Amino acid sequence: MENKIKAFMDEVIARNGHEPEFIQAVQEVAETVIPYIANQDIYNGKNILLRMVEPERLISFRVAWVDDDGEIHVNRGYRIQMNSAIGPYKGGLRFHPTVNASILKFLAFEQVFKNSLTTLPMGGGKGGSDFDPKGKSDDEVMRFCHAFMLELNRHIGPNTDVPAGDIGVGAREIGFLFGMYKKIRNEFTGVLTGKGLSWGGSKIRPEATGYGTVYFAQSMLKTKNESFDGKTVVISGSGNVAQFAAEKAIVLGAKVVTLSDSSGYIYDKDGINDEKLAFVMDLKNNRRGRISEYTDKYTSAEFHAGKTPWDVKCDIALPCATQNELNQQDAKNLLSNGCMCVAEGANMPCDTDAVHEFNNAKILFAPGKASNAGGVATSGLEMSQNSLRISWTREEVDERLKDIMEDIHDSCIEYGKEEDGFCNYVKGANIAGFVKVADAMLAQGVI
Ligand SMILES: NC(=O)C1=CN([C@@H]2O[C@H](COP(=O)(O)OP(=O)(O)OC[C@H]3O[C@@H](n4cnc5c(N)ncnc54)[C@H](OP(=O)(O)O)[C@@H]3O)[C@@H](O)[C@H]2O)C=CC1
Ligand SMILES: O=C(O)CCC(=O)C(=O)O
Repeated sequence: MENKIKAFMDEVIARNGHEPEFIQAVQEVAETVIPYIANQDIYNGKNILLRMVEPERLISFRVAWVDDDGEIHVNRGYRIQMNSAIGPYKGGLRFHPTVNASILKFLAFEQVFKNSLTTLPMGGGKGGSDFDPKGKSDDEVMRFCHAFMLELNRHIGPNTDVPAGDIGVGAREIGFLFGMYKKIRNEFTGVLTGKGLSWGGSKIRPEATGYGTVYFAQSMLKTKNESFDGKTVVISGSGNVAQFAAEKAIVLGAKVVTLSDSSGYIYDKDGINDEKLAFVMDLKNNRRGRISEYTDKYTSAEFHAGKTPWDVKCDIALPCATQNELNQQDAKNLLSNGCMCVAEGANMPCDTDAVHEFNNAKILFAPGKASNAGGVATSGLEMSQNSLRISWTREEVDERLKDIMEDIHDSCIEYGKEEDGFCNYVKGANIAGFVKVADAMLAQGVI
């Protein structure tokens, strides 16, 4: 089996050797899916996984825009249309200076499995740009988004490819992107998700990734007769996913003691309550400030510059910032401090060695493609509401989100439970996500 996995990875590396994040994501899937395929006659000789690692289409384009001083800038835009076997391409757009083809291909690849797990008919895609919205005026962000959509509009559509937000793309950016799409195409359709509530957005979509991550962790904890109540929770990030993971964890009775951004983390030993979280939401979503400002307002909290929060003692860890933000040493620190549950809110925040540490220690570990799938699932619900031209209540959407997260948990158990009763959620999520897409690809022939 080792040889089969190595031969497969050699071929992937030969083609994509300069793309470390993509190779990392493929390796994790190959380690669990190749042994599964080997025992399933229907996949024999079909080279399904090799077909799945090659994007159906990779679009790269120039985005030229003018800043407030009249200076012209050029960024690179992308859309990776990874797999459309089970539905239109679906996945977010990321605006961050680190964006490149490797990062977007890893995200698009993960998205294929994640979207399959949601039980909804969505293929996988991802896109974005190396544009940095930080420090830009609202007008500059608007001009960039309009320039970006000037090209992207030819490649997307409600039945073709439906982008959404990700790092650096929130409600403001989705508004500017939607406005330009509507103007160019002269149609009001569900071409993007994460829209404002008065123009086609779904209730709970902003909350869904964070809430879903906590719902998934709750299902894992239930298998051990545990819950969030009274637990200490460490969260990284302070953006969309982190904010709503914190909100739900607090509602469930947990004490959330950290949040972070790319400059460091804050530790509040008294716990972040509703009022403090409202301060963070205003700081990050409206004033676009730094997390260190939390300690100016709440002086008993500490700011640790340039550090991640993984040496803080906790029961539950929710990495909600970015890829590879938690390494093997961080995993060892969490384990030696008694952490019992890690659920990824971000995409691939734990590096390969950290994941192996958690699984070897047999704690509850959820990979992002399972635990953070609530965001895209609720985007799928937004698409349904747009098609039906109706709007569900907050309670209805939240119920559906809970049911979907429960279904994903059940699928992970089905494919990931080992003989000793331990559930390897990485294996479970990879195989369950693979089967649905692979079966659709088999049915559709070699295309
Ligand atoms: N939004 C969604 O619905 C979904 C998001 N995700 C994933 O969740 C993660 C967070 O996304 P989201 O909350 O939407 O994004 P936001 O842009 O709202 O927030 C990102 C947060 O992560 C921090 N961050 C970004 N890069 C780094 C870095 N290199 N080191 C440390 N901190 C960093 C940011 O800090 P700073 O402001 O300093 O950059 C910020 O606090 C991503 O991995 C994304 O792919 C997954 C599923 C759905
Ligand atoms: O809601 C969506 O379509 C995208 C969500 C996303 O980008 C993700 O799940 O990583």
